[in-house]
Amino acid sequence: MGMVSNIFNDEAIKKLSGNLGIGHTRYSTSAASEAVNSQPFVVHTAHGALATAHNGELVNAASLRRQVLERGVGLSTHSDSELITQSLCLNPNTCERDGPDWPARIRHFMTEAPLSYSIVIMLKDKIYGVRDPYGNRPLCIGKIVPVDVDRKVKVEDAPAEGWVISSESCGFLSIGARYVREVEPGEIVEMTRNGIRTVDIVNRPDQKKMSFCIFEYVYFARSDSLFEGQMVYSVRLQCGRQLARESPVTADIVSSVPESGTAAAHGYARESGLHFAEVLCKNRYVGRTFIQPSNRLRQLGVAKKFGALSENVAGKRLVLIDDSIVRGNTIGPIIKLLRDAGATEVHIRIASPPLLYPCYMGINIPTREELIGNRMNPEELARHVGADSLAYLSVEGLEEAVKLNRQTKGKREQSGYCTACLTGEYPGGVPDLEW
Ligand SMILES: O=P(O)(O)OC[C@H]1O[C@H](OP(=O)(O)OP(=O)(O)O)[C@H](O)[C@@H]1O
Ligand SMILES: NC(=O)CC[C@H](N)C(=O)O
Ligand code: SF4
Ligand SMILES: [Mg+2]
Repeated sequence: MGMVSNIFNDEAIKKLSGNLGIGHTRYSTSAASEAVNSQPFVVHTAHGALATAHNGELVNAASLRRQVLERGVGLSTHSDSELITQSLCLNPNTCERDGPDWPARIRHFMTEAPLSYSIVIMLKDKIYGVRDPYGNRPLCIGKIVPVDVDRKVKVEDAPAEGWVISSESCGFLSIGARYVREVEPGEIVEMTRNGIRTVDIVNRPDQKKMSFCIFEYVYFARSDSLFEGQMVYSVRLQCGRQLARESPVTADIVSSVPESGTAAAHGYARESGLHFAEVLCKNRYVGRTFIQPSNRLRQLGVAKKFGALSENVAGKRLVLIDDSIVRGNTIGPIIKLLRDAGATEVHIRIASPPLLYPCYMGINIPTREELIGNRMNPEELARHVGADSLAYLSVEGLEEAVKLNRQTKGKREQSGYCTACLTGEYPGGVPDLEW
């Protein structure tokens, strides 16, 4: 439990040996935030050890759970990720001649459960990387190159000392790896000591469209990560520009709610010609508020997290940008802080549309009721949080910002996005949930 650095201290790292490994930082979506649900899940099968780590959430976890239990397998948690692990261990109905056919088992699992995941599966001597057929969760490949290779040498020309696969590319450079490409929707990639290869690509059912989570661009991903050939930061900047065009304000300065709101605030400032000034000092030892597992922890997080830079804000009419309003825990206390510090007007501009529908695919917003956008329209919300005005980016504006500079050339297919939490249009249809 806790931050990666709490767990992997020097001593713990020294104990790790071997030439392959997987890891997972868990943001709980389908079972409690407790150590028992932490990943990777490791099981010992008749064919040796198998470990899996999963980013996402299985939409049909309930029916899959029933299937696994009916086959006589006991489960020790309520995690959907344990379910993936056990599904892969089940002996298939088809005959396996020379030991287990892991790609066939993975393919079978993907057909039974097409949403939503990036998975890494580790065996004794190989790792499989799997992205769901809708491409809802991100997954990309990096190449570990010798430290003395010049940055100008193209990644395809540099020798490989190893390979990495990850939901986000932001960690690659810090371990001496270079970004290679995204894993395609439905692709199964195999990594061994001989290198990396595509084993198969599993199609989506009924010609459904690719549905990459648009909220990765809005909030989830770190801003130096790359998706679809563009940096997340640049998309957020573009969202801010679009927001300035859609909802201008007469004001003295533009500022942001750090961290994820900052790129959009710079975009808003550039487009509007208003001066950007920081007004909040963020406590660097407090992590992200939204991903805390309970509302109490989320609310406490906000109080601990920010202080006002009063000399920047006193006497100013302020446009304050955040990337999103979800449950509405963050913005109210911040407005109060800034008014106490002397702001004369506070206009809230949000660089995404209101979240109105639950997500069943990896973001922990399971009910409509908890989403403040369903309880208040922008005017009511402005009054509720003490803002002079409040406006959101439009869905079209967000989609335009995402599409403006993406590089989809040479890709198997054009991108498409999941916007279900904004529009109610779920990529696989409204899921048949039992929770
Ligand atoms: O309306 P709410 O339910 O309060 O959630 C929205 C807020 O939560 C997120 O910030 P968070 O502190 O999690 O992360 P950040 O530091 O990356 O912005 C997001 O950037 C908003 O600021
Ligand atoms: N965000 C995640 O990676 C969550 C994975 C999985 N659904 C869990 O709750 O453990
Ligand atoms: S519903 Fe929203 S958060 Fe969930 S996958 Fe779709 S875009 Fe992402
Ligand atoms: Mg934030």
